[in-house]
Amino acid sequence: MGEEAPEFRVDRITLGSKDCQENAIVVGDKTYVIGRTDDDSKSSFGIKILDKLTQTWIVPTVLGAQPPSKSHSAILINEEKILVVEKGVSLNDSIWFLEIDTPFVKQQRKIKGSEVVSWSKGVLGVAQKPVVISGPSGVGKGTLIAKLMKEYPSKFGFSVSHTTRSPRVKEIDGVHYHFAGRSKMEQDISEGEFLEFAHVHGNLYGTSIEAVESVTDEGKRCILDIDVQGARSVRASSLEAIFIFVCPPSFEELEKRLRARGTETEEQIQKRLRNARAELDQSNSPGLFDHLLVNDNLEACYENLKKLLSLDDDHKDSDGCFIEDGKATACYSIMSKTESEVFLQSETGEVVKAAANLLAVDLSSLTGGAPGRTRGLKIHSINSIDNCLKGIR
Ligand SMILES: Nc1ncnc2c1ncn2[C@@H]1O[C@H](COP(=O)(O)OP(=O)(O)OP(=O)(O)O)[C@@H](O)[C@H]1O
Ligand SMILES: Nc1nc2c(ncn2[C@@H]2O[C@H](COP(=O)(O)O)[C@@H](O)[C@H]2O)c(=O)[nH]1
Repeated sequence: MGEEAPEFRVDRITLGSKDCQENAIVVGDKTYVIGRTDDDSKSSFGIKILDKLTQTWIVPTVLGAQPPSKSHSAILINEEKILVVEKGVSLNDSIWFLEIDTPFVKQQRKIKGSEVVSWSKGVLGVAQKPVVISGPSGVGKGTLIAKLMKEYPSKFGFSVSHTTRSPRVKEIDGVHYHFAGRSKMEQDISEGEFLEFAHVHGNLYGTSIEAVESVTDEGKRCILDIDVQGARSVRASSLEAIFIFVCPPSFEELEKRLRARGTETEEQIQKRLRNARAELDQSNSPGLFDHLLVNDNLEACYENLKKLLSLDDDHKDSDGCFIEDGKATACYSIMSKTESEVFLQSETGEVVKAAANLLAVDLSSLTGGAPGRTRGLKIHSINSIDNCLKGIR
């Protein structure tokens, strides 16, 4: 729905040089105005979109935690994202992205049937790809994951799913699952809080964005234990992951394990076995799973899982980001942009004389992550003003 252009205060946005200042970002037929709205108690970011074709203002649904709403500078980095650098906060907290047309935003726009944008915090460094483990109920996914977490407690973290099913004896809320009411879970899904969800064996299961992000924020590699429908949804999402399907040595052995576990009624076992056939059929879907593991002998299967995860090579994926001491606490604003980098200048620095006050954000390193965070930020100091000017020319 369009509306009259609102009263709207906007910080000045620097594009290219100090002589070329704009207070809005133009993307095709739309102009994104990123401003600060003040009410009596607090100030917050406001986003308005001017549709040039209809000359109407659109107020989009804004997803994600928003920046701390001090003053900011902003620049379009591609058709999907606007880089927003908050002033007056340390570098670690200052880099944000307003997602305007990422796959996540497109998906949310479809679900809501209206305009959506999403805040995404820039997180320094590259995280290792999450690992999605799927397979029929009773095949041993949970057993394999438990072994991995026990052997490598500081390397891996479990994505705690939400489910509407009742807890089993010994299952702890918040550890094995977040046990949730259906209406609350459905509401949270509709508000875009879930990376994926599926109806599995008669209950609703889902992975919240927070479940994955909280593991990654701890510097750990996230493990997801989800069904094949969920794996498909994650494959289609912006989360880059490794997908592993665990097969039983035979259907008879699967049934034996499921019965021996003793956690389901006969009716539920029958339902799970029926679904298992369908899941096994889908394990060969082109492009869905990267690896198939047969869980016959548990120890042998576990060793194969470790090989797949290249545990010996963990250190190779280190982020390689570089922030000098002191830079992390200084405040920066956007100075200019090239194809591959955005240059930031220290708010206190005299740019020409103090080249060390310049930083470059490497745009090619942005790998995304689950919505809410943009990972892979690499920032380095510009050691000479000439390097910076070369980039701009
Ligand atoms: N290789 C194996 N050989 C024999 N038993 C196994 C093996 N792997 C796991 N099990 C047993 O099979 C049962 C089911 O395993 P588990 O609960 O890990 O399956 P799951 O795939 O996580 O099931 P669900 O999807 O229902 O959560 C457990 O009792 C476990 O001890
Ligand atoms: N799509 C999703 N599937 C999930 C999730 N969490 C668990 N699961 C899958 O459900 C079945 C049954 O699990 P159980 O604990 O009731 O035995 C199993 O295949 C899990 O992989 C989720 O968040 N999303």
